[in-house]
Amino acid sequence: MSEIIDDLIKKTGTVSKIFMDREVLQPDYVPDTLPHRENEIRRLAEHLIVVARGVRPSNVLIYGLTGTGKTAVARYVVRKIVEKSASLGTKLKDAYVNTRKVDTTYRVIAEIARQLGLMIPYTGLAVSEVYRRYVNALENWGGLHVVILDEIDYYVRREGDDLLYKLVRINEELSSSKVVLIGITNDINFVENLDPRVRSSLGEVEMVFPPYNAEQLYTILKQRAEKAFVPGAISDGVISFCAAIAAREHGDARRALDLLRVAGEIAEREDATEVTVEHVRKASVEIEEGRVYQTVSFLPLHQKLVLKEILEIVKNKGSATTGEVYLAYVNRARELGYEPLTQRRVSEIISQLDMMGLVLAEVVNRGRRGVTKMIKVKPDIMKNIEEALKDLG
Ligand SMILES: Nc1ncnc2c1ncn2[C@@H]1O[C@H](COP(=O)(O)OP(=O)(O)OP(=O)(O)O)[C@@H](O)[C@H]1O
Repeated sequence: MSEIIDDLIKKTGTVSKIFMDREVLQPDYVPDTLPHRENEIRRLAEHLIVVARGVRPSNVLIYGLTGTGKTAVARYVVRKIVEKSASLGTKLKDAYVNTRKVDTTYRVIAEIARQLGLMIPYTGLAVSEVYRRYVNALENWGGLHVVILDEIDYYVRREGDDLLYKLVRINEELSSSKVVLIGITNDINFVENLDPRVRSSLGEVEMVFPPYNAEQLYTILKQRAEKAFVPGAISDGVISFCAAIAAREHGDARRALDLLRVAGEIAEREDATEVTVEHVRKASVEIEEGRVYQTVSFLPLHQKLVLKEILEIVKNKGSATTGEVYLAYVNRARELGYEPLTQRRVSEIISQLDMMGLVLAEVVNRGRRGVTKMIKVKPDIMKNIEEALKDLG
């Protein structure tokens, strides 16, 4: 093992030929400036600035597609205002919770309370008790708590909107302190489905973030690349190639940054001194493979079973119909000792797998025999799907 490491160090050196500071390309890095979000920053700041004087503004709901800078802008503006309020002597604190990662109601409310300074055990209390302690602590403190709840659509789908309902009404229980909520979501439909009272209170102010175009992504990448790469290790042409690929796939800055980072890592692995367009192409394939693997690994059991049967049939005869998939799925589920889902549910699962880009389901009319779906799997992702389904046997 140590020879392998020695050999690698000898080959690549301890100083990277490609990266000067790779942290700058990590997803949680927050840059000092956020180009092309000046309007959104100004609007949010203008709305929130009253908190620096201790006045509670209305709650805000931010939505827009993934990687459009929602989290970065919200955290940036709140951080700046908290810094400002310290010099003005206003009592202001903030909390940030990604409710996709911090997943249960207990953990979300405990995390908010902890960021106010409370000690909350990781388990063992009732949710209502944690909530009560949070309210008491707020009351004793007498300030403004700005709470950013990120990816709330994931949370609400899993846990319902009880906690949001409580939080949007929390100010009715408080006299000396106030809470301001900033909710963030990728899913516009989710907003439509919220309890109307939660929606009207959380979305007192709504902001929509548009996707970036190729030119905007270029500026964002260029700004990061200047800090991240050794001078001369990446050209403007390669950066604009990354921007063009990411813009084609709905203008997601996270995806564009990932592409740049992974391209740099591939160049480094190949012991190159410069990142090329070819490295970006390879990075794009590597990221897609990783995405497929991750998506499949996290599917619930029955979705995995359905996907497995689709794969088997497609491998044998090129495509599968809904009926064939259902029969094969029922047999497999019974064989493994599970109660099979209904045909309707399996059809829904097939549509979901299609939406996730794991299968291609095309409706075909078979004349008197009615319509069915012709399901295929893109050959370049088959191997990854199979790999991720290995635990099914
Ligand atoms: N205008 C910008 N300038 C510089 N970096 C940006 C900009 N917009 C986004 N980014 C970067 O892109 C990445 C994704 O941004 P962010 O997390 O804010 O997106 P998001 O809209 O919240 O996405 P999601 O909904 O998937 O969380 C982050 O690394 C962020 O720093």
